[in-house]
Amino acid sequence: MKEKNPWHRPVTIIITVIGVIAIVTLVTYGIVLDAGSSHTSLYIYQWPAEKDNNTGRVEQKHHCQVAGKGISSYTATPYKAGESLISCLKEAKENIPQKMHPETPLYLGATAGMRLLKLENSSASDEVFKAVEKTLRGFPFSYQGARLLAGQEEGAFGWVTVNYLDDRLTQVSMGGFKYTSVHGNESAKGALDLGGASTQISFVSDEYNGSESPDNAVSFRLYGYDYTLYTHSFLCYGKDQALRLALSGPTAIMDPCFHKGYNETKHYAAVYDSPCVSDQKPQIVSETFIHLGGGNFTQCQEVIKSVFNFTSCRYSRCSFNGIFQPPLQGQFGAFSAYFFVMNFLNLTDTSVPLKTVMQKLSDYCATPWTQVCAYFKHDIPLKYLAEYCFSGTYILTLMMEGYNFTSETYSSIKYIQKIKNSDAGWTLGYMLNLTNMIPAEAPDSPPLTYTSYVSVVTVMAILLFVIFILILYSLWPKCNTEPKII
Ligand SMILES: O=P(O)(O)OP(=O)(O)OP(=O)(O)OC[C@H]1O[C@@H](n2cnc3c(O)ncnc32)[C@H](O)[C@@H]1O
Ligand SMILES: [Ca+2]
Repeated sequence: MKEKNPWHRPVTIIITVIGVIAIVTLVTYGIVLDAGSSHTSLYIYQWPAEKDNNTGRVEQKHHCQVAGKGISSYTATPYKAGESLISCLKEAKENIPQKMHPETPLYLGATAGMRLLKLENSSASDEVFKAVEKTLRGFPFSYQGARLLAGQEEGAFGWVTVNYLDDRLTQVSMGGFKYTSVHGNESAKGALDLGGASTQISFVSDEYNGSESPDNAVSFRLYGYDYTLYTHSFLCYGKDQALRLALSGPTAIMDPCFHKGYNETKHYAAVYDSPCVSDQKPQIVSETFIHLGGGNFTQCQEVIKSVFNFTSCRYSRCSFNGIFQPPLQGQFGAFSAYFFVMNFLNLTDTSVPLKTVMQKLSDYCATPWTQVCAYFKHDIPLKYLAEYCFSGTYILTLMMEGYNFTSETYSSIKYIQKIKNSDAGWTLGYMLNLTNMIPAEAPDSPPLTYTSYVSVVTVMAILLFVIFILILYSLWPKCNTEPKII
């Protein structure tokens, strides 16, 4: 007779337990491509697969920056817009288990660069979208569409991302009691996004219910709470387009927003080849101009102020260009170029008085170009380096003059890049919305983070395993040590 392997049963049990862990820790993925005006980024998000109604905590798993410029720059060769995405999509294939590919949703959202291209040449924008779609469909993911985001969507989804990652949206309900005290308008954080071609401001205000200027209102119900968000996207006021606006003003011999000693010959097309400024193109024969730096912060502020129009407002109050804005309320998270620029300038600490911030920026602007170049040229692309004085001044002017922050409310702004390892931006909010990951009503329990979820499951599995072994041990045939009485 074949002898029974005494290890057979425990091995089966271990395999079963590991199998159970593997099944319950399954992860779901989602991919969003952010086709911005200056570049495209691919984000992979992950969340526990088991959660009811897909409401588990979403985290950013991977980020890939597409090489080259944004898709709107490929008008002459649209197929290259599609090709440019291939290497990041290949990275996505490597970062997501193969068997999950067919059920991984893949989205692409284009922002201000494509908005401008559509205004300028709508058939060219269609061609770019076609090329991009062809590439995306060639990958084994579940393609959900490539589309142009409206400015309101871009602003609102950025707000959702910031508040979701900051845990400001969830409403805890336990044993029938809902703990609402820290939720709602008082705790929501405003979102400030500065892109290359547009800029968004989004916040909730007790004084705004959407009746004045309804175009600026976005309403939603999240976790059992109603929000009416004020949001506005200023096309042409991202930092690249704002620089064109500033350069296209009354021709100055010295540009105060560039360092003294900066001296570059530039093509007029590099300034005027955009619908934001095309009507201001000067009637001159020459194709180039010399861009000279003057390095003067105060004068730079004046030039930048001239790109905002404060003369007319048909509402109770406005930010600029006749756009309604309710009174600012609460904390604000400022991301994308707000962070890149202020981080380089070492000015992200908003507890520093605004006067000091301005003085530091003024000192930086007054630093000669040769000195700035000698110090940073190995670490920072020259284009960015040349523009930090302009960009920093633009950021402060936009906030203080444009949005009406004051030296008192400046400290309510936090410059942020990431929250809990996920980038601040519209992509996460966009995916949460399209996958119905934020329920309208409050869940019964607060969602766990993926890490805590895995930890809980692992501890439970180990506990089960130990109990199982103990039971097994108690049932195992033992040698009877008692002397047998025959
Ligand atoms: O939202 P839109 O307007 O479509 O533009 P985008 O999505 O491409 O814009 P980003 O937030 O990626 O970047 C904003 C701007 O910051 C620039 N930028 C990126 N990294 C930077 C850095 O390290 N230092 C300075 N500027 C940077 C970039 O070229 C853009 O002009
Ligand atoms: Ca952007």
